[in-house]
Amino acid sequence: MAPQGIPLIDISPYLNSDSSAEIKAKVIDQVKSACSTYGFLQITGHGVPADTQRNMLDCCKTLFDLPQAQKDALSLKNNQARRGYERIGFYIGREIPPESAGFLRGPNQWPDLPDQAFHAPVTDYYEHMLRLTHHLLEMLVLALGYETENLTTLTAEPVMNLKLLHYPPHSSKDTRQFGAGAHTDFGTLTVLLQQPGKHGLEVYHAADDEWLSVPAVEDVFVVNMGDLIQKWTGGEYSSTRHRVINAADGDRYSVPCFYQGDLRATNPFKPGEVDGETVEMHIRRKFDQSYGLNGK
Ligand SMILES: O=C(O)CCC(=O)C(=O)O
Ligand SMILES: [Fe+2]
Repeated sequence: MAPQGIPLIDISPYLNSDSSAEIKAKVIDQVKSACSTYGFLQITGHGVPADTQRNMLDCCKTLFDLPQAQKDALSLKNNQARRGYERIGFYIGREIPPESAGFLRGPNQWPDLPDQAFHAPVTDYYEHMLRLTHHLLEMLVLALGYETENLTTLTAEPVMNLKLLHYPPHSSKDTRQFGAGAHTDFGTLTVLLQQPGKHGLEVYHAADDEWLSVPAVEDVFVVNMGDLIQKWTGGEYSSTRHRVINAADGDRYSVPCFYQGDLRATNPFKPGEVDGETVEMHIRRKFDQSYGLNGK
């Protein structure tokens, strides 16, 4: 049977407080099925304004257009919380003052640009991602029969990072033009914004031994499960391999948002488990295995 492609789900009936429990349950069921079968879904009706999305992508161009020396000066190597520039992208997380910094927590490195050209739109986008990821997590927890209260610790002071990505044009000698090699995302959940029309993302569907293309469509976010949620759900939700083949003409910008969650949290799908591996332990283990290789 030919693969049908990654399901496209309108989540607005879930977000709408006037919706009946029945209508919400239908959306939750669709989400559950996509996460089990593919580990990926595409969403519309997510409530993130079109302007917020466009401005975020404009910020990518603004940032990567800066002179190389200016970007190098913002290297994430200078930053304890791994925020800032490296060859494959630019990381921005929750702004935490230096005196409260810790593992993956601390100040960002902001480029020297007017507030409206970068900091303000990125912060706006970040806040929208926080709301959206929390709604998605609710659906994922409800879908497996748990209460949303289980998310209280995970969502308290979540680690969540935006990675601004720039794939240069094919004419460039830079090897990044070829995209991103096959990988799984190691955190909890990823919400991906792609520049409309700049296709290239492919998802491996083991059942058919096939790579499914996921188009880059305006106002559609791609959501995927990370290794942590796969582990937490005993594989019920799968963290699926994906890759990017930069098929687009010219530059391609995209912004994955990696939600890890509060570092102190344990498995929200196993509320009774008190001494399980925390989010921090999981991330440290993944870093030890792959630090510097895929840079996440
Ligand atoms: O650029 C994309 O569309 C996806 C990037 C990705 O999968 C990642 O950075 O983990
Ligand atoms: Fe990824």
